[in-house]
Amino acid sequence: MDWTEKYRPQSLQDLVGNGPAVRQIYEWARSWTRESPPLILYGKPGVGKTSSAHALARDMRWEVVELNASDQRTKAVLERVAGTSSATASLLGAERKLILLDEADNLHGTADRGGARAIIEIVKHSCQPILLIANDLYGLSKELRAIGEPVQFRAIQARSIVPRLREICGCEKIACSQEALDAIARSAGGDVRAAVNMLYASALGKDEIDAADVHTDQKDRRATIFDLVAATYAGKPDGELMALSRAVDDDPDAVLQWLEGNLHTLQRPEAEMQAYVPLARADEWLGLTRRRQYFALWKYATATMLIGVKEATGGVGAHGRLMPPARWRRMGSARKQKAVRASVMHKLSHALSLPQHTIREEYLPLVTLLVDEDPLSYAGALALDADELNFFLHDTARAKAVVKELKAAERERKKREKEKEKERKKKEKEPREDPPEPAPEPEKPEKAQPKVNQATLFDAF
Ligand SMILES: Nc1ncnc2c1ncn2[C@@H]1O[C@H](COP(=O)(O)OP(=O)(O)OP(=O)(O)O)[C@@H](O)[C@H]1O
Repeated sequence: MDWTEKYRPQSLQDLVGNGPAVRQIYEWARSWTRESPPLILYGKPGVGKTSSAHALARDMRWEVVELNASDQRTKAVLERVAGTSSATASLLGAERKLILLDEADNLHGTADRGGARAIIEIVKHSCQPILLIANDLYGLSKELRAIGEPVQFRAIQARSIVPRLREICGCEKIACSQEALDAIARSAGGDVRAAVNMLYASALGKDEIDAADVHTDQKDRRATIFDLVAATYAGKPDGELMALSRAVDDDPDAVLQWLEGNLHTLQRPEAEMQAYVPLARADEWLGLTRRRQYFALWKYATATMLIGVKEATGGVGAHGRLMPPARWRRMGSARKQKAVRASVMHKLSHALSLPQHTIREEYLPLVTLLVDEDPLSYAGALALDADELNFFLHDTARAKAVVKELKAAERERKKREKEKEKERKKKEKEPREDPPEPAPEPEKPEKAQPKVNQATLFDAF
C-alpha cells in the first residue's frame, strides 16, 4: 500500500512542522462563526495542507465535503453544500461540515466571470466553514484572496522529517541507518510526501536500509486509481481502501466504472457476479448524490463499492493489466455527441430565428432530409463542421468529404477575391487615360464554388 496514505496524519498533533499554521487553523475552527473568513492554506506540494484539513475535521468531529472536480464547484452545488437549508444536515449527525476546495487557484474552471463572482459570494457568506487549498497564493483570483485569510505552509526541515521516517520504519519493522534517513530527508527538499515515497522505494523487498539502498527518484508519486482498484481486488483492509480513495484524483463515479470494468481480471466468474451486488448498491447512492446534490453521501457510495467489492471477491487479486474501462471511453464519445447536438441546435435556431425546442420537436426530420439532399449547401449556410454535418448524415466519410470540398471551395473563393483585389489596386495605380473604361463584365457564376442554397432551407419553413 501507498505509505503516504497509510501514514497520513490522523490528528493535527501528528503533523510534522508548520506549528504556527496548525495552531492558526485550530484556533480558527474553535472560534468559527458565520462571520469568520475562509482560510487559504497555501504552500508547496507535500507539506501537509490537505492532511491538516482532514486532521482538523477529525479533531473537531466535523464531516468533510471535498469538492475537487470542476462540475462539483458550480454555483448550484456550492450553494447547496454551504447554504442553510435543512437538506444540508449531516447523516452522521456531525455538527458542521468542513468544505474543502482543493486547487483553489483553479476554482472557476471554465465558469464565466459572472459565475466566478457568484462563487465568491457564496464562499464569503457560507454557513459552513470553508478551507481553500492552493500551491501558490497569488494563483488565486484577487477577489478570493481579499475574502480569505492566508495560512502559509512552509517546506519541512530535514531534521523534522527524519523522526517521522524513523517512526514509519518502526511500524514497518525495517532497520534503517541514520545515514540513509538523513540522505532521504535531505533530498526530499522539504516535501514529506516525497520523503515517504523515497523511503518506500528504498525499502522494497528489504528489512534493512543502508545509505547505498536509498532511492531518491520517487519524488512525486501519488496514489492512482490503479493502486485503488488493485488494493480493492487484493482485499486490503477497509481503512486502507478508504484512505487510498481519498488520495486519488478520480471521483466515485469514475472509481465505480474502473471497479466494474476490470472485474474480468479476477478470472473468477462467480466473484465477478457477486461484485455486481455492491456495485449496484453504490450506484444507487451515487444517483441519490447527483439528484439531491448531497455530496456528503459520496463517502457512503465509496465505502459500499470498495468494501463491498472486496468482500464479494474475497481478495483474489487482479490477474493481468488493469485498464480504463470500455464504458468510460464510450461515455467520452457520448459526451461529444451531446455537445455536437447542442451546437447544431444552436446554429439552426440562429439561422431560422426559431427557438430550439420548436426545431427539435417539429422541424428536425425535415431539416435532416433537406441536408441529406444537398449537404454542401447546408454545411456552407450553417457553417457546419464534419461532426455537425454527420449529425444529419450518419455517414462519417461522406460528411468529411463534403466539408473538405467546402473548405477547398472556400480557399478557392478567397484566392480569387485576393486576385481581384490585386487587379483593382493595379488599375488604380495606372495613369488614367481618356478612353472610357469598358463596362465591367457581368460576373459569371462559378461552377466549382458551391452556392449556398439558403432559399431551400427557409422555403421549407
Ligand atoms: N507535515 C506533515 N506531517 C506528516 N506527514 C506529512 C506532512 N506533510 C505531508 N505528509 C505526508 O505526505 C502526504 C501528502 O501530504 P498532503 O496531501 O497533506 O500534502 P499537500 O501539502 O496537501 O500537498 P499538495 O499540494 O500536493 O496537495 C501525506 O499523506 C503524508 O503522508
